[in-house]
Amino acid sequence: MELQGKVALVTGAVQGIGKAIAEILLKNGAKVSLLDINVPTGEVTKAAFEQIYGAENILFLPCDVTSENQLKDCFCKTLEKFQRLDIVCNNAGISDRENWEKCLSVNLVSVIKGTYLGIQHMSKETGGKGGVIVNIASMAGLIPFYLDPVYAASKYGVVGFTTSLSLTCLEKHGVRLQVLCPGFVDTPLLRGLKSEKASEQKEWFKKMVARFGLQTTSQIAEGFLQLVMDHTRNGSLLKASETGKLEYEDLPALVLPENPKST
Ligand SMILES: NC(=O)C1=CN([C@@H]2O[C@H](COP(=O)(O)OP(=O)(O)OC[C@H]3O[C@@H](n4cnc5c(N)ncnc54)[C@H](O)[C@@H]3O)[C@@H](O)[C@H]2O)C=CC1
Ligand SMILES: CCCCCC(=O)/C=C/[C@H]1[C@H](O)CC(=O)[C@@H]1CCCCCCC(=O)O
Repeated sequence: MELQGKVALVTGAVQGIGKAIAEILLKNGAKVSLLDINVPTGEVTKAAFEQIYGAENILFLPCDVTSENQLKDCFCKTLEKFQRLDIVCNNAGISDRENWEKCLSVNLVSVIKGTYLGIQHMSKETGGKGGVIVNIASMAGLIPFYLDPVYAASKYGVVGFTTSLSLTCLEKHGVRLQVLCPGFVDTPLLRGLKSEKASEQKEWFKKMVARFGLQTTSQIAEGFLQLVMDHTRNGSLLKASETGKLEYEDLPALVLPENPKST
């Protein structure tokens, strides 16, 4: 997919992985809607991006992705400003062990809603041009993660939902669905985890990082770009590998009944 002139919507876009994804899209000529609940940081990121990439290419929309109305409204505002939509990245995510239902709501339910909204607005069946949706899961969606089992459940959910829906979505709507599973990524939140946690957790963390490496947000953004650009790929899962780099995971053979029902 050539990115020049394309329009993307990214959730959780004002810091960390989402910000790096938004920036790689802008660098490659796309226009980007940045959705985030953090308004002060959003204003700072928006201003910094505008200086480099031009105000006409950027929209910052304050949004709590757990509010269906706010999320719907952001898709509409993106289309109003840019007149098209080609790429959606459902990236916003949290870990909240005390309020675990919120973790499921942000990390899984909102990703599902963002995916359905993306399909609705890009579907060739309803006059759209098709497009691509990349959902950000985690290695915690592929292997057990003892620090936060509900976080892991939410990410297993994202992997299962995205890969399952990808089996029918491209043919019916012209929309490719992809999933990206970073390992540990050097973001401010993760630095907090490294410095504040008990030594037992630090030891575990060190072992995991030794095994899966510590990725940078730019590496994750490069992986995201591959998933967007490569037309031949649909339902792909790109994950952190033991080399610290990203690699594709081959899923078991995907078998459909003769007339699969879709979304
Ligand atoms: N940092 C890491 O090591 C890894 C992160 N991930 C996933 O990558 C994604 C991004 O994570 P990071 O960049 O590390 O986190 P981060 O905390 O730096 O960024 C997340 C962004 O999402 C926003 N956000 C949170 N709740 C929201 C809500 N209800 N509505 C709208 N925006 C909301 C935050 O304000 C923030 O800007 C998450 O889905 C996370 O689970 C996956 C694997 C590893
Ligand atoms: C092998 C599993 C790799 C998991 C990597 C991952 O998804 C990390 C995500 C962090 C992200 O930066 C934001 C977070 O909050 C995630 C870390 C969650 C750690 C749980 C800490 C629980 C606690 O002690 O409070």
